Amino acid sequence: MVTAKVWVLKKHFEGFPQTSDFEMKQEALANLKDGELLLESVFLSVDPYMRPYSKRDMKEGDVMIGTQVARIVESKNPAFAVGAFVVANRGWRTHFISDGKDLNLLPESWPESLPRSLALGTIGMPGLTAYFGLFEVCKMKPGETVLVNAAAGAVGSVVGQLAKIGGCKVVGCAGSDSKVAYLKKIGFDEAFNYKTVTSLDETLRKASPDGYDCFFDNVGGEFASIAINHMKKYGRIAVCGAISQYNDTVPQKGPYIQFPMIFNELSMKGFIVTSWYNRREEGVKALLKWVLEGKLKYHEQVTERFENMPAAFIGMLKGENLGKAIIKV
Ligand SMILES: NC(=O)C1=CN([C@@H]2O[C@H](COP(=O)(O)OP(=O)(O)OC[C@H]3O[C@@H](n4cnc5c(N)ncnc54)[C@H](OP(=O)(O)O)[C@@H]3O)[C@@H](O)[C@H]2O)C=CC1
Ligand SMILES: CCCCC/C=C\CC(=O)/C=C/C=C/C=C/[C@@H](O)CCCC(=O)O
Repeated sequence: MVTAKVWVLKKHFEGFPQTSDFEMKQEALANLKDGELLLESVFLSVDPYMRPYSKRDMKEGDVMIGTQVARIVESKNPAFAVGAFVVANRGWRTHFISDGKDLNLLPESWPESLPRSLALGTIGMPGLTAYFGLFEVCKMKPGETVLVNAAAGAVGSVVGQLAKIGGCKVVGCAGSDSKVAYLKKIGFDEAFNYKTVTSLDETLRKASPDGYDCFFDNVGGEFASIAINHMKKYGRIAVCGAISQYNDTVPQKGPYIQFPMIFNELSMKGFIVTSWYNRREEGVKALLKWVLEGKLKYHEQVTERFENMPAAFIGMLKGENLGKAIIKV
């Protein structure tokens, strides 16, 4: 019998999560029935959505939500071979049983040389968020100017590079000078540290005096309220996330945004990547191709050991990651 280690939400977060909000438990797994598979997590993801979703979807004592790349270690299901790798959405756990219906096999064309952890980042949910957010929500066109915040992160770093591949000018921001240097290295036309600029308004104007056609907003809050005033006529805003607000104990009061929305007849659309999961294969295929062609660079912030998941999650929320935050079990 296999015993899984799991991380449960011991106490709902108040402000920034604390390691004391989590508790690691052991879970004895039953023997497989016909049609079932036993899998071991090889890589696990920590993502910002877990913070707001934990409040909305979880109760104390639940296993933390999340995805993993897992390897099939035992199979009583002829459709899945031992040794194959999948993406699963089974939370913060080292082992689990599945009937195969909730598993996404990694593409057969996945080369051995490519880290399988990318299926949780650049060639996974964050990369797909960038792909569909840019092409379907922003409807980016060649020659346009794209603004993206949290640009050195899992989603933002893909947004900027896809926009360059799509023939756009790209402006990005991040919270450290080393991240800004990384943005310039991966092709951003303009990049700045939003924590150290004296005036965000002036910085946005200087980076693109004519304004922005597309704003891929990962952050929300005051940044978004200022950026919206720099949109061009008929500009489009993809409201991807609001990480500046996830850990607030008191809701922020943002400035009035209806004027630029109305006067510039802006389109502003919130979206969730899973709305395009019927086209997941198309996105994964495109992202994999660009990575293999060297057009889409990636960086992973890898934390070793399952025991360090809470620290990795908290660190990501505090901006300690460059690129996708990953735990290597
Ligand atoms: N709508 C959807 O379907 C999806 C939405 N998202 C959203 O996209 C955004 C980015 O996610 P992801 O790329 O996975 O995360 P990242 O890898 O970018 O990690 C989060 C980053 O957010 C930045 N950040 C944290 N707090 C603040 C703050 N107060 N103000 C500004 N920036 C902050 C930090 O970078 P920095 O150094 O720049 O401060 C941190 O590294 C999140 O809002 C997330 O919720 C993600 C996936 C799907
Ligand atoms: C202040 C409130 C903000 C609400 C918006 C919160 C978060 C936006 C966001 O980050 C959404 C992310 C959604 C990700 C979905 C992932 C899972 O469904 C797992 C995907 C499954 C898979 O990859 O197979």
